[in-house]
Amino acid sequence: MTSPFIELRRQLHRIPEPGFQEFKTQRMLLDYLQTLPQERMEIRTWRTGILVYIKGTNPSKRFGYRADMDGLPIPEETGYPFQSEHPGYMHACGHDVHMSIGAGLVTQFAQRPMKDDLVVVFQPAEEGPGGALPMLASAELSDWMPEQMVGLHIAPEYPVGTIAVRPGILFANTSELFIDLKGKGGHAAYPHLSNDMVVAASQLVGQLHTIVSRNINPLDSAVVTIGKMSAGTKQNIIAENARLEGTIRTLSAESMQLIKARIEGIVRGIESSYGCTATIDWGSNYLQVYNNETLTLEFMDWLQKTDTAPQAGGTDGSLADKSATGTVNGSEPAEAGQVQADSLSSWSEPQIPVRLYECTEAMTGEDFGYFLEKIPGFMFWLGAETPYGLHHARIEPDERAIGVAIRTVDSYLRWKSAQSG
Ligand SMILES: CC(=O)N[C@@H](CCC[C@H](N)C(=O)O)C(=O)O
Repeated sequence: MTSPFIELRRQLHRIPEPGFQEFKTQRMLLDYLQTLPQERMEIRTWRTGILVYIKGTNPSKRFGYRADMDGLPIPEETGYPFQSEHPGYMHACGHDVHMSIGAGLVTQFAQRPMKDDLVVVFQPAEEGPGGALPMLASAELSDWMPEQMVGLHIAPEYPVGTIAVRPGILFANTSELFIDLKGKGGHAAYPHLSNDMVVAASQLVGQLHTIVSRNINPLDSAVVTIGKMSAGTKQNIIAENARLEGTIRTLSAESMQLIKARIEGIVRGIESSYGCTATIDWGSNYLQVYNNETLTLEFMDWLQKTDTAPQAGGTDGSLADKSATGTVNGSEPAEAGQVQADSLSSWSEPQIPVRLYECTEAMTGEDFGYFLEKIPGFMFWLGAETPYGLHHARIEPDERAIGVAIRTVDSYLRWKSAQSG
């Protein structure tokens, strides 16, 4: 029997929608939530997002879990029988998986509430322009604000069962980048009478890629990517306009400031050397995802201690013995065993051992960082082993990760709630 949450994931996968246009997605989730026991549940919507409050049996604390909802403008090539029904759009960053995990957690706690309260947040527009910040400022969330937040993101590079996390910075600061160039169009046969923005844009791309290699300390990390470049209208017309769309990633505010200053200087140089005009739009920017050190180390320690499998190598089981550090594609995650068997689910899914892996920072962005700026908590990578990575048209996350995540977060929150006195 397929897990109900794998089935839900597949239905959500069919209807990927852009940020703040997740109308069908919101409807599908609300329809599902209505099938659950309602006595302890209260539901609010905020734009295309959903907030679900589940009352505890004797609450003294309020926990929160967040799932993002939006899809990406990528024509799907998975060949899934349940592939996207929205041409040019797909769930290529695992948000369908994140939402089904969120629905699974609502189900678990609606059916068997813990002592404390839980707010499950289905947040729109993570891929842009960013739903976290306005949602945090919303009236709908204000009186439901959690005291601790948990989030996760699928990780195609890790085996299923891997929980990869670190205290401190997990994801980078981000800024979008949009540059428009304007020259003078004309006939392809008379370039001397025009000002060709294909050439200016091509030079600009090359110069932008000197910033990280020449201006950033080699011991620091930063990324400048131009993901989309458009110019011109036809092969025998000189392009009057060009547009570059990209993104910047840094591990510090100082590096972000430096990179933006260098981009400004290079763009002004292109203006003067090509006699064109240029505008820069920095778009939306996300705060780094900064995992609360105390809570994260406690989570990592808990994950170790819930192991029921025999400890590898007879170590004392301390974190240092079993956590592995290394690059994202580095050594195998430390073998840690299995999270407490989940008596809650009636699924036929096999119990998959959970392995803790202490990872390095990643240059991905996540507006979950704004949740963690206000509310202590953490985000972790969820192993979903798939040959194709995030934002690829053929990404197929391993669906067994859904059950692993529901069991792990369910068990962790119940444990944490029992600690809250
Ligand atoms: C996990 C992930 O892929 N997040 C996105 C966040 C996008 C932020 C913003 N729209 C930008 O492009 O900078 C990522 O691209 O890392």
